[in-house]
Amino acid sequence: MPPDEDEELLDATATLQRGRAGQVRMVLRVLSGAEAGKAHPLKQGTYTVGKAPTCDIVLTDKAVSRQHLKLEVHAEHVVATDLGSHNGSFVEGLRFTAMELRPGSVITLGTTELKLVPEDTRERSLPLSSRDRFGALVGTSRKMREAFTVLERLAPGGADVLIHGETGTGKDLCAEAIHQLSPRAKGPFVIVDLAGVPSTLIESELFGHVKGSFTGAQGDRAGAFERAQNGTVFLDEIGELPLDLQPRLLRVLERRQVKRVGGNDYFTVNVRVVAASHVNLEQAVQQGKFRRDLFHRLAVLRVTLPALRERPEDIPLLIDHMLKLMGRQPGALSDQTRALLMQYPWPGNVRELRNVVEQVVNLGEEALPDLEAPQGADGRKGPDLDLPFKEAKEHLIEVFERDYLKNLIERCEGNISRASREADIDRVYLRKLLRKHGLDPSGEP
Ligand SMILES: Nc1ncnc2c1ncn2[C@@H]1O[C@H](COP(=O)(O)OP(=O)(O)OP(=O)(O)O)[C@@H](O)[C@H]1O
Repeated sequence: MPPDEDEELLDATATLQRGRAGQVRMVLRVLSGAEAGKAHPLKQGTYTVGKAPTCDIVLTDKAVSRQHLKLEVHAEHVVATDLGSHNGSFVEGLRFTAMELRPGSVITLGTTELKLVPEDTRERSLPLSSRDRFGALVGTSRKMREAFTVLERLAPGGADVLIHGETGTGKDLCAEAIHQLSPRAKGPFVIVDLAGVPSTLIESELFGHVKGSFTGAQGDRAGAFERAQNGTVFLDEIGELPLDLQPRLLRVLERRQVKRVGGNDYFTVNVRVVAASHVNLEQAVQQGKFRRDLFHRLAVLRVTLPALRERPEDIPLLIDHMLKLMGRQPGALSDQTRALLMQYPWPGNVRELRNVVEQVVNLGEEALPDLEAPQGADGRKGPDLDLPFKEAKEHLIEVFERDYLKNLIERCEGNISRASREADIDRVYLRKLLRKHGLDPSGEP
């Protein structure tokens, strides 16, 4: 398991505390070498890195000098200075004497790789967001509210973001929301779907080209990074980026400099990069399909959008949201249809749910496709088809009612009046239903 995923310990040893002011904003993670997995919190101030036990960050790596590197930690950046080391200090394969580092930079000293990351952004340690939407994404499940917490925190900043999620989980909507809720909202939002561009044209699409640089290049053209100046570039399906272009993207991420295909000059661009992938990029790295350094650089901030089968309690809210977008009332779908939609594991996620809801709303409930109800990932069974029809149907409705009410009451924090308004159910009837399922927050029998 890579150190990023590890239950890494924040190594807040006493040596790091002296003479440093303020909050920990960044962390230096050791990715490889004897100390792999350790994470050193950095406060504003100066740190030395090397083999000598007197260094603030000690690396027991034979190829590291006793006093190898100095790190000056500022509020938003870190300046790294090589202290005349024997084997040198490197970023992105280039040796440096002094260099300004951004979060995500990976420094190599001897055989040890160190990654600078913002303060702990692990989702599991974050509190749950109280919101039920983020941009155009909706959800009240614990998993979605965890994702919203991460998004609320990362959107206003400038760091690059990697979104992971199966197809149809809302990655596009998520990227757009990050842009809209950032100080770059007034700037352009440029989308490049790397799965949709022929591989021979990806380079020009991203970086632009000069006239005559290849057959068909009839004029100069700015690439996505240039077009997104002062805005955001969304690189969808980043796992499709050919290996030979990956170092070029890495350079843009590290230095914000772009050279058009066939051009000689580098342009400096001010862009935020949001990338998305439905494939597991860590696995792609292990299979040699994706560069490790690019992955680490992209994965500075990560957000995962959960599959719909992991959060069936979001289905009623999503259905209501979709009906609203289609200008329909919640009653446009019968309880029976809703119950069926709750049971299905949705391999195509929210997109597939939207398509089915659209189909049923436009063509009538007879048009409901044959949604088999295999056992869900959470172990919930579909309707028992061996029971008499009436009994099977009643059972299904019971399950739906319970799921719907549980979600409703959680969303409304136990407030019956609010729940009755939101669900458009009479208050007395709602209480009766809640009591029937043992969900009445007042606990009255
Ligand atoms: N949480 C959500 N709330 C509301 N609508 C959603 C949500 N997630 C997805 N959708 C709907 O599903 C559709 C597909 O979402 P989107 O295109 O963002 O998914 P994606 O993960 O980018 O898929 P792909 O990997 O296939 O590109 C959206 O148009 C939207 O209607």
